[in-house]
Amino acid sequence: MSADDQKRRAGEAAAERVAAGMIVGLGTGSTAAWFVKALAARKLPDLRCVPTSEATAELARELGLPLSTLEDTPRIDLTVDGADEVGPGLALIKGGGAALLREKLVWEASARCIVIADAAKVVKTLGRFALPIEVVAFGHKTTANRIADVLADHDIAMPARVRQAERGLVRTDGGNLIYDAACGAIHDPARLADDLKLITGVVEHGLFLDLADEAIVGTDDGIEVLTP
Ligand SMILES: O=C(CO)[C@H](O)[C@H](O)COP(=O)(O)O
Repeated sequence: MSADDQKRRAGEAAAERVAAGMIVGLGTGSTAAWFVKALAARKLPDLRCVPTSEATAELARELGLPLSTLEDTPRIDLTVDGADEVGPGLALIKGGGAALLREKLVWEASARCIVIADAAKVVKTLGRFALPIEVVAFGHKTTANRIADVLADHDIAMPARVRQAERGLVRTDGGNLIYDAACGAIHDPARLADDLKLITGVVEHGLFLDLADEAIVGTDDGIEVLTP
């Protein structure tokens, strides 16, 4: 079974957790897209959906899901989103799709958060996937130097690299840049999260700690449900 089939299974199982009338946060990425499609197919009445990116908003609109914003619906019942890594205690790395800031805002406004993933995303130690860090464009090279200092303090020798696309630097929906930090292994995610947040110019990082209530992992046999 392919990773995409596993993502579909996880997304479809998560869509079953949604009830009529809920305010639902819609994640970003290929796994979250399976959730959005499965949710739309259920045609539940009176949903309001808060997308975490322009890409997800477009997909949800095409599928006829009623959209709202965090401004209009600041309290969300349930958010379902993908992840790049799912570690012990459901500590996550997110932001591979460059939507980490909006994602974290929506997750933190949610009464419940479910992360959905294929089996390969589950790891014993976070850090194999490069950690995305969202940085304001103004003075970003200076900010990158300060990020490198913090990483070195965490025994991570490799400086973070700015994310490039074919036509230049990747810009987030908010117009910021993404730096990816190839950490290898993150031994103290909470301390790294705190240290990165203290850097002026860092808008947000992709460590999602103590936010996921449940993980639904698609496997070759079905799904596996993990709790923190
Ligand atoms: O955090 C994210 C976007 O910012 C995604 O949820 C994450 O990158 C996983 O993506 P995919 O489901 O395509 O593997």
